[in-house]
Amino acid sequence: MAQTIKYLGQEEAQHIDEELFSEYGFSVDQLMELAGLSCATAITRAYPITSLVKGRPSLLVICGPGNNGGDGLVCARHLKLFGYEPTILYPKRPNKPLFQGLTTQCQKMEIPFLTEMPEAEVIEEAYNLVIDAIFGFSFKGAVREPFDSILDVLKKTTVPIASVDIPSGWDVEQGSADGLQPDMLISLTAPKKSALLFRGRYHFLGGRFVPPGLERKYQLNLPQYPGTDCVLQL
Ligand SMILES: NC(=O)C1=CN([C@@H]2O[C@H](COP(=O)(O)OP(=O)(O)OC[C@H]3O[C@@H](n4cnc5c(N)ncnc54)[C@H](O)[C@@H]3O)[C@@H](O)[C@H]2O)[C@@H](O)CC1
Ligand SMILES: [K+]
Repeated sequence: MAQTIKYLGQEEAQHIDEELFSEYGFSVDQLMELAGLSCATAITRAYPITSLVKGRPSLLVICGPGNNGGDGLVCARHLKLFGYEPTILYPKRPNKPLFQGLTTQCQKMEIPFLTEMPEAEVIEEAYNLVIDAIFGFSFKGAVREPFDSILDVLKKTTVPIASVDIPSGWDVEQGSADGLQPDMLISLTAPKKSALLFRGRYHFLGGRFVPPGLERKYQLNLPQYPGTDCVLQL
């Protein structure tokens, strides 16, 4: 009998992350590229260009200050290559070569960057989908500015939201009753406990890079990805 997939606690997700780098020899950029590609691919499955209601295949990608934001930058770059028209909001940029490089790559891909968060009505008029790459599994405590105001605007919009790894602002394990209610969640490596409270239409798993020893150690019970696919709908 196939066992059910494991939903990870916050510390467990962080331990797996550390082990991928320390024991298994991966680099952050490598896994971020695969994570971001998974997100872009999952988005093409849930929201094919032909299904979008606006005249242009416009998307707003909001990137946070950590690696979840890095996944967002990679995702935006691939979505542009897939024919979408992403625009990025990246208000807190870490002073590290990895993020500077990802930002340059997006600029060279001719993806526009906004200087401030648009009003809810502007988002509704201009974009088909918002990609939430603000916070991932290291989020803790009350949301600090400028992300507090950004999340308030997102809660007001009716444009569908696709969240990368965790709906931003949700407690990684407990979720958030009055938080964002995304239409899509792309869980990376394995879902986190809060994903049990996800009520949107599309839940995908991405990040097809887990070595068998790590999967066994944490008893992840990951489902089989079909063929060569980098995503799987849960
Ligand atoms: N091991 C994995 O599975 C992989 C994880 N990746 C991504 O990395 C993410 C985790 O990245 P990080 O550990 O960098 O952390 P996050 O991106 O989750 O967030 C950390 C950042 O948010 C800030 N922050 C935390 N709580 C806050 C609050 N209450 N208010 C305002 N700011 C707050 C921190 O200061 C830090 O800058 C995952 O969720 C996933 O998206 C991928 O890039 C690669 C593979
Ligand atoms: K997120």
